[in-house]
Amino acid sequence: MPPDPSPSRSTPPRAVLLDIEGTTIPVSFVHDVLFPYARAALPALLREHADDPQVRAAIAEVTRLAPGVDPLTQLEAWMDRDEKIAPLKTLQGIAWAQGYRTGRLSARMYPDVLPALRTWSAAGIRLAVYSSGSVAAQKLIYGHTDEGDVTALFDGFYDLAMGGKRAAASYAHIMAQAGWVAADVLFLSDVVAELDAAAQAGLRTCQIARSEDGTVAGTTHRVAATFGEVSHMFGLPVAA
Ligand SMILES: CSCCC(=O)C(=O)COP(=O)(O)O
Ligand SMILES: [Mg+2]
Repeated sequence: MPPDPSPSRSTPPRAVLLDIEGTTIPVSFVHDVLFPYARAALPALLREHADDPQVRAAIAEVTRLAPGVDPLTQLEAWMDRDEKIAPLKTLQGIAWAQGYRTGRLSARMYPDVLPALRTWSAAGIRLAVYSSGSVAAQKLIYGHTDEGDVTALFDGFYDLAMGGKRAAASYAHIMAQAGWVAADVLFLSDVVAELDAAAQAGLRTCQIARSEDGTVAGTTHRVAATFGEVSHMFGLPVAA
C-alpha cells in the first residue's frame, strides 16, 4: 500500500472532499438511471424551455463550443462519450430536477457512506462535494436519496466551475474557496487521474475501489473498498 504522502499524515484529516459517481453513489445509478433519464428528457427540454434563461445560456455555451452544429446533436455526441462539459451538466441537472420532483428519481447511496459521513460530521470533520455534475444536480441527488435529504451534511458543493477534476488547479481553487489547507483535506474518488491531480495540489488521497463498480485499484494512492476502511486508514471516527 502506498504511504499517505501528506506532511500531516500522523493526524486525521480535518475535512473530506468527496467525488460522487463510483465513490458515494453506484456508477450503475448514474449510467443506467440518471444519464438515460436526461437523454430522453433533453429534446423536450430544449424545445419547450428554450426561453428559460438557464436553458438559453447553456444552449448558447454549447453553440460557442461547437459552432455550426445543432445543439441537441452536439449534446448527444457528448453524452455518447460521457464528456464532462459544463453546459451538458447544467442541462442534465435541469432534466433531473423534474424527475426528482415527481418522485421518479431517488438516489441509492452505498450503504457504508451515510453512517460514515454522519459520524465524521458529528466529530467536526468538514465535508464537501466535488463532482462533474452541476452544483444544482449535486444538491438534487443528495436532496432525494433513499435515506431522505442529506444535503445538510455538506458545507460546500463544487463543480466544473472550479475547473476539470483532472487538473491540480481545480483543487487549489476549491481550497481557496473553502478556506481549507490542502494538507488537512482528504479527497476520495474512484478515478486515479482525479486523485493524481488532488495529490499534486497537496491534498491527501484515497481511491475508493468498489467491487460493485468493478473499479480497478491503482498502485499510486491508498485504496479502500468502503468508507469504514477509510476511517480506519486515516484515523477518522468509526461509525457504530
Ligand atoms: C451530480 S450526480 C451526476 C454526476 C455526473 O453527472 C457525472 O458526470 C459524474 O461525475 P463525478 O464527477 O461525480 O464522477
Ligand atoms: Mg467518480
